[in-house]
Amino acid sequence: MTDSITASSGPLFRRLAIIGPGLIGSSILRRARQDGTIAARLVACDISPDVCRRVAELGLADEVEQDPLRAVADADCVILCVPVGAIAEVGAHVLPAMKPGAILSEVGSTKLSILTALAPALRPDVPFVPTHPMAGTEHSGPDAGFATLFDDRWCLLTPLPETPPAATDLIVEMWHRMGARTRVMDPAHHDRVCAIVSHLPHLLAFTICGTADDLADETRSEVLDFAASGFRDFTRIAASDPVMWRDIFLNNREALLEMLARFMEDAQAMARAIRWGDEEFIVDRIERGRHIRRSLIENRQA
Ligand SMILES: NC(=O)c1ccc[n+]([C@@H]2O[C@H](COP(=O)([O-])OP(=O)(O)OC[C@H]3O[C@@H](n4cnc5c(N)ncnc54)[C@H](O)[C@@H]3O)[C@@H](O)[C@H]2O)c1
Ligand SMILES: O=C(O)C(=O)C[C@]1(C(=O)O)C=C[C@@H](O)C=C1
Repeated sequence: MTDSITASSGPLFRRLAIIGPGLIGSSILRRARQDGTIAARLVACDISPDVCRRVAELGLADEVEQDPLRAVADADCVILCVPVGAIAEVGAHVLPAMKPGAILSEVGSTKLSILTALAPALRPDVPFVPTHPMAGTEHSGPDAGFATLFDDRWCLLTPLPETPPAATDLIVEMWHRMGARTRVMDPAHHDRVCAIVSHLPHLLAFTICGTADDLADETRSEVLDFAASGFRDFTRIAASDPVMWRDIFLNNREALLEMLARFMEDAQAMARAIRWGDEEFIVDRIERGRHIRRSLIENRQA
């Protein structure tokens, strides 16, 4: 399948429909528009009339539809780019309107709960290929997207055992044309990996900002005025969209709570080392952090 994709010079899809053209969906549209080999025709659909209007103003799609059933009707690929908590509902709504052989995909930040919720609505003649581009910013909405968002980033794919390999290959090829690297993995593994590398860091950022803010209130002091770059790095992450992160936390509950428990044990160990002046332990932990940062920079991931 991959060979035949490479050999053909035409676009991968005749009609690609993006449901939810916010940060991620509008970045897909922008890249597809720029690239020219991903889709011949781009369709965008959003529940919000303001978003639809803005997508039309920005010229991000050939057609902007508010009715999802019309948006997907003749599409050969539909990508759900809505918040995690809405993916299964929107998927179940549009699936009956999709044409046989078209591919359904999504970009949600969690996988297991979406699969469970969507499973009863899946159709054997509409392959389902869940994906998760490991790229983003703290901004949302159609103005926040950009065509290079996925360059050199990972996109994780969690196809079902029954997903035809040809459908997965097509979506893999689409992400390569988006500039991303791809990895296929099991959905449970995906959720554990993302709990530690993405969901827990966001939880910590939201929490530390709240703690600092409470302290400022309690002492009526200007702690936040003196925030230098260390704290500022946390505030960038903490500026992320509340609906998106509420949905992620609640949909990856088990894995996130497991990683949080491990983190709290490790933080306790650090507290103990500080209390007892265990220099070796403290230095060892800091060196591990430095090492991770350096290897990310070497691999051009930071
Ligand atoms: N932001 C990131 O860093 C990032 C990275 C990778 C994956 N994701 C995932 O991608 C998805 C979209 O995230 P985003 O950051 O682009 O969000 P966003 O808020 O920028 O865009 C989401 C869009 O979906 C629309 N929407 C909501 N409910 C809808 C519905 N029922 N029908 C149609 N449209 C609906 C909203 O109006 C909005 O325009 C989420 O599932 C998120 O977990 C986000
Ligand atoms: O860079 C950021 O601001 C992000 O939050 C992007 C980020 C991440 O945690 O890395 C956030 C959620 C997604 O599911 C994938 C990527």
